[in-house]
Amino acid sequence: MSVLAIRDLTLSFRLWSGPVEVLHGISLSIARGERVALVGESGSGKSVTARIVLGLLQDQSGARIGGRVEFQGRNLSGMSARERRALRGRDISMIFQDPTSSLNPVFRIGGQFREVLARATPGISDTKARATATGLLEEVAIHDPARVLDSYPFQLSGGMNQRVMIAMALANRPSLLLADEPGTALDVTVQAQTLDLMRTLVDDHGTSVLFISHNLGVVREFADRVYVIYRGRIVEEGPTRAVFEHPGHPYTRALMAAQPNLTGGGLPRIPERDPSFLAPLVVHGDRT
Ligand SMILES: Nc1ncnc2c1ncn2[C@@H]1O[C@H](COP(=O)(O)OP(=O)(O)OP(=O)(O)O)[C@@H](O)[C@H]1O
Repeated sequence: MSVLAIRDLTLSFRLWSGPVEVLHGISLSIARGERVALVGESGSGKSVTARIVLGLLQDQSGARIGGRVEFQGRNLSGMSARERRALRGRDISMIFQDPTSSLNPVFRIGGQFREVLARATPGISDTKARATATGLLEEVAIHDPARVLDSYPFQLSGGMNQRVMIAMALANRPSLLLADEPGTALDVTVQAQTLDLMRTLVDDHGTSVLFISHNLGVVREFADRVYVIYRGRIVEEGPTRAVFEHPGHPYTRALMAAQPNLTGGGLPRIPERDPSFLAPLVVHGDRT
């Protein structure tokens, strides 16, 4: 059974100017322990897909969601807001581009760990939470966990906060980790270290990952399988190697041609409304 199965997902926003269709029926699945990338340029619909999987858009007025999202065989749309909230941070967690956006600036790291751990173990004692957090920080190669637990995020470097965020995201051993271009807010060396660390940890724990990125170089290093999204539609999917060696869709080829080198950098604009991008979905046969 897939950890995540998305079928025909549609999303539109009701704006004062009228409805805006954002996702046009995307389908995607992730097996246990699999690392899957969703790659596409800015505005293609990657983040909204992640927000739906996290259950964050379902209750937003003005957002209309169709299709099906199943997490471990359970339909997210059939769950109450409370049930979805319970999944977040426990069974499904997320790592963001910028660690400062998800760490709370006014609480020490130790207190924030306690809160995260309490989602899976309500009423966990301070001593137990601190011992568990210490172990988790050691796992992400932080050598002085006591100091870090007693610090506020602003007292730590960006790279250190990123490690803390990875440790927190994996604290409750979630089945699914969503990673939205982790480390892009940091320098390239730290970004590479962050990705290495994340890969090692998810491998160790058999965590499935949905990795969101516009950087094909990073995707090639990290993902087992790739979905290419263009304007709310999946235009190509397949094992990473097959997609990179034989990109079948004109949009994938354009993304590759415009690829920033592995040292990062922004993605140059892709020509607007190139009619060839309306070519049909390309699926690479081997789904292993
Ligand atoms: N709350 C909202 N109301 C209206 N439109 C929205 C809302 N959230 C997202 N959108 C639109 O949905 C589209 C997809 O946005 P999304 O953030 O998923 O893109 P993305 O692929 O993640 O881009 P980026 O790489 O820049 O984060 C965009 O056109 C965006 O303007």
